[in-house]
Amino acid sequence: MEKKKVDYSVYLVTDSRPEVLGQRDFYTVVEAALKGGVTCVQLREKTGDTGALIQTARRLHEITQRYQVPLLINDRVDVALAVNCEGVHIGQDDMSLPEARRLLGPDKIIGVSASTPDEAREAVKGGADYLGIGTVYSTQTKSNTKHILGPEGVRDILEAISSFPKVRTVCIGGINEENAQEVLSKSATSKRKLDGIAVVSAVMAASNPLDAAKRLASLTTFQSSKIIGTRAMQDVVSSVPAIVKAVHEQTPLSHNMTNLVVQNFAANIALAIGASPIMSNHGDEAEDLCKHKGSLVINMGTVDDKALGNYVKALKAYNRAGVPVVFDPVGAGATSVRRNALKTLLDAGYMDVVKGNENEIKAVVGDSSTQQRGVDSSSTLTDQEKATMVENLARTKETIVVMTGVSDFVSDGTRTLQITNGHPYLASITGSGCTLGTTISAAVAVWPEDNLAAVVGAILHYEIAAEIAASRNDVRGPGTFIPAFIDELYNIRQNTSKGDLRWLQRARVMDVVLTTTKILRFANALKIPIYVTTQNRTRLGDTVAELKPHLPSSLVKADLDKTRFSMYIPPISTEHFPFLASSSSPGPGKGAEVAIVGIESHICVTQTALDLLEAGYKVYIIADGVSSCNSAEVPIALDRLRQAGAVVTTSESWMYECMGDSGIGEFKDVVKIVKDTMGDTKGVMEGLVGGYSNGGRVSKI
Ligand SMILES: Nc1ncnc2c1ncn2[C@@H]1O[C@H](COP(=O)(O)OP(=O)(O)O)[C@@H](O)[C@H]1O
Ligand SMILES: Cc1ncsc1CCOP(=O)(O)O
Repeated sequence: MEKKKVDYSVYLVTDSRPEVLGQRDFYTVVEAALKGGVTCVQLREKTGDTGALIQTARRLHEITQRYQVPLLINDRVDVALAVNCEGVHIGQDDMSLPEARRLLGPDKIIGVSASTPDEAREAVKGGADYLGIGTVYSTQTKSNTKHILGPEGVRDILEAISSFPKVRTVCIGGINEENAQEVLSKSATSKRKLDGIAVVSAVMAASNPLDAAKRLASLTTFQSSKIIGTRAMQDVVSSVPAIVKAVHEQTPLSHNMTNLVVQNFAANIALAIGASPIMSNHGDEAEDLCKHKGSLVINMGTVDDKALGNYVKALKAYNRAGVPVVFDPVGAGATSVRRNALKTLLDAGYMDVVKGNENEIKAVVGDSSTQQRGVDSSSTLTDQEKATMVENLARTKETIVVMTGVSDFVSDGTRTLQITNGHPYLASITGSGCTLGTTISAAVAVWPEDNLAAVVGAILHYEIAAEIAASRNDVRGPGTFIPAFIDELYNIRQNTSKGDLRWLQRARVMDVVLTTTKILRFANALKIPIYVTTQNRTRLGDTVAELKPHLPSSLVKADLDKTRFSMYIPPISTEHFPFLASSSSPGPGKGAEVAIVGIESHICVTQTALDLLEAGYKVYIIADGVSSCNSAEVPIALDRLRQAGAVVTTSESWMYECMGDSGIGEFKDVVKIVKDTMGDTKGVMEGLVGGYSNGGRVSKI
């Protein structure tokens, strides 16, 4: 194991004390953590005799070697030498660094604890390979902590060693899922950032160490990737490594009934991602093939009458067996033959995923406004229109819909995502859409718990492989791109199976926001002041990017980060919305009326509304513009707010009430906004049947 290449991103420090481990077996817990994605292990045993420690280290080393993860021994150079593991970690009070280096030689890893800039400088000058910087937060695991650094203290240390770019760094002390991203982002300087987080109890004491490690791995991986959206959306993306790995491990059967053009290419793509392809066009074979619990791709790229009959037979067989079907209506908008085939197939059974380019999805929706020329992708819709179209189609068909193009839009009817990965070469080769369908089929086969996450995993695997391939020196155009693309699909799968998730740092995924966009467009038209807050921005993320164009500085009167759940905090409560209740004045006209959109309905929205009501404001809650990750919370929160005196209404109703009269100058603009977003409104309102909002369609407040 070359020490320069060690991945420190999720560094596990062991603790076998019963108060941490309970009754569980030490090795089983560490192995579960390795399965979950731990990238480096330090054996830390403060008690016990040398013989026993060597035995433990030897057994642990056997395990870590299977995962190609380095094992370091805390404090005990002799033990590291005895088991010939990858190195040691020494504290400030342990053996000196020069002595350790002399005993271990240049190739072993030596890490040193540092809690001040001076200690850090001395260690890096002395040749430490990495620093364990801490203690970041107070922790039960180590009582004799010298300094509680906080992320800022870690940052000072990173700054102190900025002229030593080769030395690697992890932080330690009280790190867990809640604070990992905070410390990683807040400690980063323009010159360097931490290479990883070191944890003890967050994994060793976790009830499910595998899942705990997996979640930590995803938090560190997505540090530099562009995932914008709600926590629920980030959860979708954080399952991607496990999905790619599950395809690799389970080798699902991908039964392709595909067109004559891409049969060979699709089979090669399936093999590259780890699936087992079978290209079978005989409908009667489906009855046997569906028993393997893989998935079926129906791609009508070169449909004819006989093929159509076979597709219908296979679709019915897979539906009966409850095994997933991915449908690719290739060229569906091009000819009447294809439109009829599309109708026959949609009527014949259920498709778990419908994937197509813009024209194809339009054909599925029944929109014949654009005549597709051939099978190629072209676009006339805005991003917002695409998002609305896939979301509505997904909702009505109760399926996952994917619309591909320069950006891809994916929806399950409630959650809608935009993915901007990929490369223009994909549009210059034949079969890129078709083979994305094959890739999706493998993912949905292994990930029945969340088809949306499976589809996102497949798209990211596919499109990031394309980006990496296109950037290679040996790729000079679409021709040389194809073999490189297959190689990179394969490499991503292999790397992911070994826990190397660096490829995912390229992920660019955004949560699509509908009602809040409409409300903000309306506010812009009527020049209504806007107040924006985020809850703990560094940890939970900034206001989603799609809203930024609708937040002009002329209207945004406050944009605050907060830790209190209510938005009614200074200066909003003191300068902008002073206390009105005791005043005899009804308030400054419309300024006394406040409409709220955002998340979470039962937390920030509720507390803001209650504070504003108490302060004497008239509060409108836009029911189709608030949500909670747990959608069951929403109706309860809305009922409570209604009883407390808030007006719970819809975005459209509120907008018309604000205008009051169609004679106002802005009426035409508003009608345009209402028309543009009619599909969104209809779709979101359908989710409100029963009086509550569907989840995820709103911004952070
Ligand atoms: N200009 C582009 N930039 C990045 N990715 C692209 C581009 N054009 C197409 N893709 C990607 O290529 C794949 C196929 O999409 P598309 O060309 O729309 O499908 P089809 O081949 O079915 O017409 C998708 O993964 C899509 O994101
Ligand atoms: C060229 C062609 N003709 C019929 S199917 C087909 C392949 C279409 O591939 P994709 O839609 O994936 O680009």
